Amino acid sequence: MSTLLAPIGIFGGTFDPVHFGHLRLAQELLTELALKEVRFIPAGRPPHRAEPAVSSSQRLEMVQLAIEANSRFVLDEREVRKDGLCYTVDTLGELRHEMGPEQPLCLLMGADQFLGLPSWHNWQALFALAHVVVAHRPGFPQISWADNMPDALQKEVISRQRTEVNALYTLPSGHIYTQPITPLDISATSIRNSLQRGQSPRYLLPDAVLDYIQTNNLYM
Ligand SMILES: Nc1ncnc2c1ncn2[C@@H]1O[C@H](COP(=O)(O)OP(=O)(O)OP(=O)(O)O)[C@@H](O)[C@H]1O
Ligand SMILES: O=C(O)c1ccc[n+]([C@@H]2O[C@H](COP(=O)([O-])O)[C@@H](O)[C@H]2O)c1
Repeated sequence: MSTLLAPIGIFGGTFDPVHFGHLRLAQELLTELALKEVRFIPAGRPPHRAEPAVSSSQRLEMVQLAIEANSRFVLDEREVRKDGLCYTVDTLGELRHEMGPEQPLCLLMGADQFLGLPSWHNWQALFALAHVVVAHRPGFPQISWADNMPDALQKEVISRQRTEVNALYTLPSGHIYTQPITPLDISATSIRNSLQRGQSPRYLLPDAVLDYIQTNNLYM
């Protein structure tokens, strides 16, 4: 009898800057899904949004500071090291190649990202490479009752959604799973705006990240 492999969480983001909304999402999915690890992949030049406010190496350093105390959080620098736009389908293709066909991979994201999935490059190919795990996010509908979901996405949800966490262990990819998490109404945008107004975002992100922002005069 073969032993089931614990899934690996893949968590991409602009992280401009990383905050407790990201860290709680990663921690709660790590625990609830019993993931082997969560791999943080800061985006170099992310598609579908304006150029980030600070450089990719600075965003990478902030993620490093935020996760270094957690041995199950791993920093993956591959997208930051690439020139040009990075598409998630390409990153997942590389990870699948490195980890082999049996290893379950879970692409982690908030509900806001999930609702925009049909605008991603080659999005339907994502399901051949990984499961998609969606965490609730304040201000965005839960996918089970998202009336405004694009038709193509609703179709994927109907055929792929599973409510048993075991489904993420029995196949290496292809399911959609939703997880409620502690609702934290924190965004990188609101942190950048506070800093620009001269207000402190303390307690919305790790002190080490705030110290880094202040030492390097970022977002001012
Ligand atoms: N407070 C939060 N709760 C749940 N998910 C979140 C939260 N903040 C970010 N995420 C998720 O983390 C991932 C990376 O998000 P991102 O780096 O764009 O952060 P953000 O706060 O949404 O940034 P911005 O305000 O600049 O758009 C996305 O999948 C997003 O849905
Ligand atoms: O591959 C795509 O087309 C694509 C389009 C939009 C977003 N993404 C990825 O989704 C992750 C979160 O994006 P963001 O903009 O919320 O930081 C990040 O890893 C992006 O590279 C990927």
